[in-house]
Amino acid sequence: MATTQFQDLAEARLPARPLHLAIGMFDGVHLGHRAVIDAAIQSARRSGGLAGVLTFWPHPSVLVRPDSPVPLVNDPGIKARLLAEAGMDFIITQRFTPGFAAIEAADFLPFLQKNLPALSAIYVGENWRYGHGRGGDIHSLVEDARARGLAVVSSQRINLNGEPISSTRIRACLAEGRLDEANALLGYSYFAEGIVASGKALGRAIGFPTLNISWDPGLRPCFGVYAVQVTGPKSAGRYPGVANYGLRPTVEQSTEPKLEVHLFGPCPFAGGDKIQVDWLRFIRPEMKFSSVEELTARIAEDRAQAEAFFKTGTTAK
Ligand SMILES: Cc1cc2nc3c(=O)[nH]c(=O)nc-3n(C[C@H](O)[C@H](O)[C@H](O)COP(=O)(O)O)c2cc1C
Ligand SMILES: Nc1ncnc2c1ncn2[C@@H]1O[C@H](COP(=O)(O)OP(=O)(O)OP(=O)(O)O)[C@@H](O)[C@H]1O
Repeated sequence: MATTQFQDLAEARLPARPLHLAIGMFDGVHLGHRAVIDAAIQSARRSGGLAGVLTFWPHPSVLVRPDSPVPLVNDPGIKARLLAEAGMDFIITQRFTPGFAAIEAADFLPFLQKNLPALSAIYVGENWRYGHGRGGDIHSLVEDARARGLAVVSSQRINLNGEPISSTRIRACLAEGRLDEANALLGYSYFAEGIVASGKALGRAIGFPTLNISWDPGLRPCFGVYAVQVTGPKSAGRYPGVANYGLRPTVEQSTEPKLEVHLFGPCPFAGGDKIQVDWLRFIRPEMKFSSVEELTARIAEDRAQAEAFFKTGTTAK
C-alpha cells in the first residue's frame, strides 16, 4: 500500500480502520525510533488496521528559541521517505504552530480523537513528553488513554554502548566527525541527496574530477573527507568514491559548504541527475593547504585510503 501523507491533523482523511499511531519528531528515523514505529506497524498488520506517524514541522525549537533552532538531520521529505520505507501507511506532518503548542496535555487526546475518530492505539518511547510546556508524560498518557478507551504501547529506551540512542546524540556525532557511531545509531548509512551541479572544473585539471552536489542540510556534518558510495538514476550500480564536504579554503573564500564526490571509476552521472551519496567512513577534517600541489597530493592519499576502506573495511595505511 502506498503511504498517504497529510499536512495537518485536521486534513487527515483515513478509512474507518483501527489506527495505530506513532508520535514524535523522529529526526533521523534512528534505531530507537524504529522500535516505536515497528511496534505500530506490527500491531496494525495483526489487527487489520493502519499504521501511521504523527510528526511535526517545524521542530518545536523554532517556536521556543527561534534564534538557535535545532538543526535537523533529515528534511521533511527525506524523513517521510524513510518512514514510508519502514512500512507506514500514512504520515501526518502536523504544523507546529503557536496554537498547536498551546494545547494542554489534558486536551491532547481529545484533540487527537476529534481528528482521528478511528484512533485505536498510540506508540511512543517511555520518555516521551507532550502538551503545552511538555506537561504530559507517559504516566498521564496511559491514565488519560485508559479513560478514553485507547491503548498506549511504550517502547523502552534503546541504547547503544550503554547510552540512549537519540537524535541529539546523532547530531553531535555527525558534527564531530564520529560517522561510524552516527551510522550505528541510525541503523543505516547517513546520506546526502541532491542534484548534480557544475563545478569550476579545477578538479579535472588536477586529475581528480568531482561531482558537485547541491545539498544544504539543516545539520551540517563535520567538514572533511569521507569514503562514500553513490547511487543514481542511470544505473542500478553503487559507485564508490571519496568526497569532500566543506568550504574548500585552499581554493575559495566561501561561507557556504559544498559536497563534491570523486568517483574511483568512470562516472555515469551528469549535471541535473538526482543522486544519493551514502557516507561510510570519515577520513580526515578539511584543511587549508598552502598550494594546489599540496592539496592534490593529499587528495591522492585520501583516494588511496578510501579505496583501502572499500577493499579491507579499514582506512589504516
Ligand atoms: C577527496 C577530496 C579532498 C579534498 N580536500 C580538501 C581540503 O582539505 N581542503 C580544500 O580546500 N579543498 C579540498 N578539496 C576540494 C578541492 O579544492 C576541489 O575538489 C577542487 O578545487 C576542484 O573543485 P571543482 O570541482 O569545483 O573544480 C577536496 C576534494 C576532494 C575530492
Ligand atoms: N532510544 C529510544 N528508544 C525508544 N524510543 C525512543 C528512543 N528515542 C526516541 N524514542 C521515541 O521515539 C519518538 C520520537 O522521538 P523524538 O524524535 O522526540 O526522539 P529523540 O531521538 O530523543 O530526539 P531528541 O534527541 O531531538 O530529543 C518518541 O515517542 C520517543 O519517545
